[in-house]
Amino acid sequence: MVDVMSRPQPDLTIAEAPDARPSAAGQMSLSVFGATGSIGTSTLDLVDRAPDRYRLVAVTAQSSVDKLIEIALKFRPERAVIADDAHYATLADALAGTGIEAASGRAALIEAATMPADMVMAGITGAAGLEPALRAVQGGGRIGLANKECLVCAGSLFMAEVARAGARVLPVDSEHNAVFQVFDRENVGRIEKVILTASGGPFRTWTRAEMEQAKPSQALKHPNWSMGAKITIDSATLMNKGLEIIEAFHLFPLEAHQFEALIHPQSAIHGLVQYEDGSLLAQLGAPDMRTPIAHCLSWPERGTAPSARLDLAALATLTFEKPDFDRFPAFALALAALKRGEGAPTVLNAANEIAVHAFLAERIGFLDIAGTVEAALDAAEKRGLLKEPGSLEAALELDSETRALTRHIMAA
Ligand SMILES: NC(=O)C1=CN([C@@H]2O[C@H](COP(=O)(O)OP(=O)(O)OC[C@H]3O[C@@H](n4cnc5c(N)ncnc54)[C@H](OP(=O)(O)O)[C@@H]3O)[C@@H](O)[C@H]2O)C=CC1
Ligand SMILES: CC(=O)[C@@H](O)[C@H](O)COP(=O)(O)O
Ligand SMILES: [Mn+2]
Repeated sequence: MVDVMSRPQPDLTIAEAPDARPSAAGQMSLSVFGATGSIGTSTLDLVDRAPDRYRLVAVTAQSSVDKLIEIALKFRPERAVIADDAHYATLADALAGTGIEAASGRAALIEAATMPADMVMAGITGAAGLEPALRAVQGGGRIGLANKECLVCAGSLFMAEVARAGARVLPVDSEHNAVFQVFDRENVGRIEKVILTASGGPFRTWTRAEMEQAKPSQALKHPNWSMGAKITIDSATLMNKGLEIIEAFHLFPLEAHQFEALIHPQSAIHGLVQYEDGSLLAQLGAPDMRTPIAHCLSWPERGTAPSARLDLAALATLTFEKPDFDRFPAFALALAALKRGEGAPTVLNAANEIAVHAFLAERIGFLDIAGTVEAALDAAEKRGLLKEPGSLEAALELDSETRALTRHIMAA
């Protein structure tokens, strides 16, 4: 069972740790991990609109070398890192004579997270982002956390490190950023619950029989948000909302049962906090990640973002539904993993990453994603693998063992 008292109180680390403010010159030094992705692109769009405000330290990518070169030449960071070594020569040739360092490989990616920066945007997808994000945390500055899998894979130890290093985690994920904006830290004891909204994804109204036939191209059509492939599939299975409940549990000092999800197809309201006096505070905005990212980049002040303004009269109707656990079993699996605690969320996350990848490659069907994750959790439990990973090494080992186990399950 999850014991709220046995984990670090992240609220204190957000509210009371020493402030890591932008440098005195008024310029904020910023590293963008996952610079070529959806979060990276939105972040750099904001930088582009206020170039005097930012100084880029490191930008990173996995293998999109041409895009990384374009970013490096435009934003002139100190260093550009491509995780896949095969692209090093291309990167180094393009940056030769520019004064921008080129680096490659996993070790270089992690090392770049130790470069001093006022803020590090953690925009890598999946558990691959855990180690760089953790290294950034250890620097004691601000972390804009988009990479929710970090917290699902190793939330307790991640937040313990945040507290130890005096770092600040600013939640970028739209729902968590919304909750962060309306979460009254002075009155945590008066909070009844936190509600994360979910669009319901492209299959919100589909039957299970229809979902069984769903193709990646259909699952990749998110009704409201434009995002990377992995999170878009997670939205379609509702695993995204399950991962987000686990993420919220680590970010906000409430008990597991105080986090709920509500289907809200318009994605206008992103998160709500309900108080004991009956007040329900919400944050609304158009579905554009530049709003939560701008909030994090400027916090505790207010920045600007070019996101469309919500026209409530044009929207006219906001609707809500309860999540359907039968049609979206991935959501139930994530809640069960949070309740089970210890290594279960780590296993859930790793198995899901492998299953989503297999679905995108058309090796398994849409409903097999949740089926595979469930089988991996069962197998891990039987093998006694669900122990709390007490260190980064233990979390990475459990992540890796689960990936092997999941591949084995899918091959059987
Ligand atoms: N997109 C969104 O609107 C939102 C995203 N998030 C979260 O933010 C994170 C990023 O999502 P998103 O931007 O959509 O993802 P994308 O797939 O668009 O981008 C992922 C980025 O991470 C890099 N990357 C991928 N794998 C690795 C790896 N193994 N090592 C190093 N770098 C890697 C990619 O490089 P390359 O281009 O070379 O592959 C790319 O720069 C996810 O955790 C997601 O859940 C949360 C809320 C909203
Ligand atoms: C933009 C963002 O934060 C995503 O996590 C988004 O919420 C996904 O959409 P769903 O609500 O469909 O999961
Ligand atoms: Mn989200």
